[in-house]
Amino acid sequence: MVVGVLALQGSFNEHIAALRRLGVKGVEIRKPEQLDNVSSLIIPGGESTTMAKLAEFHKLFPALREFVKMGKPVWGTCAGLIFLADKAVGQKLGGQELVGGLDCTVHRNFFGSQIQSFEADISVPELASKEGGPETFRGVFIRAPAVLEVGPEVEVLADYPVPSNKVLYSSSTVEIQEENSTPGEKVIVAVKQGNLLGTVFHPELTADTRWHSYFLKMAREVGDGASSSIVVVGEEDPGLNQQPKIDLPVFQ
Ligand SMILES: NC(=O)CC[C@H](N)C(=O)O
Repeated sequence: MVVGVLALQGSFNEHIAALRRLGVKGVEIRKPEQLDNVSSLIIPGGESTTMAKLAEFHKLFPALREFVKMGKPVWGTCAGLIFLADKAVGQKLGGQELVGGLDCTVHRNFFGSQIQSFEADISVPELASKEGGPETFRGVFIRAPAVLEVGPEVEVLADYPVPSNKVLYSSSTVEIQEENSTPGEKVIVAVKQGNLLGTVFHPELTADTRWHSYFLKMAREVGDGASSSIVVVGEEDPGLNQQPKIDLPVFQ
């Protein structure tokens, strides 16, 4: 068995490359039946509405929901996190289908449009305590969502100060209001609930593989016969993922 990476759209190649740097094989998932061959899944960033349309076209939603329900580890990055959320606000007219399972509300484009994308060092105490290394992680925020509210089962792994003049969420209504944020206010940018992991930023676009190894540990803990569920590259069926993958532009 191997780690599946949903490969409908977005940064799936970069995730596969990051897994490869850790000696683990990532397998592209495009069809429901392919989920039977993996025991954990990464849903990459990209554009969640487009990804949802493609997932619907390929009839993936029931299989993805079942995968989550079975307690198999799933990590959503950015659009992938939106997919996993129980509720999303700031969606395009008509909304979009979600996989759900992660008890939280996300705002789809909380940090603004493409040109408002940014990088910032975020404090990651839980990651550093499990994976070592610096107390901060270089967050690449691309049209990034934010987690606005979480349920009681959700562990907050990282948060980030709300930039001033940002769109804030009013929890009393389900409306979005334009207002100045209170200084010191923060939004959540990384969460864990059981075997579900979510990050609003893109660890696969950095050279720091700690989030990937953190997720692999979650996958190993769940996997029956642990080590057999994660295949080290080189020991794998040569038929899978033959095409050469270019190693991404990595930001140090
Ligand atoms: N980089 C990303 O995945 C951006 C996600 C985007 N905000 C969306 O709605 O899908």
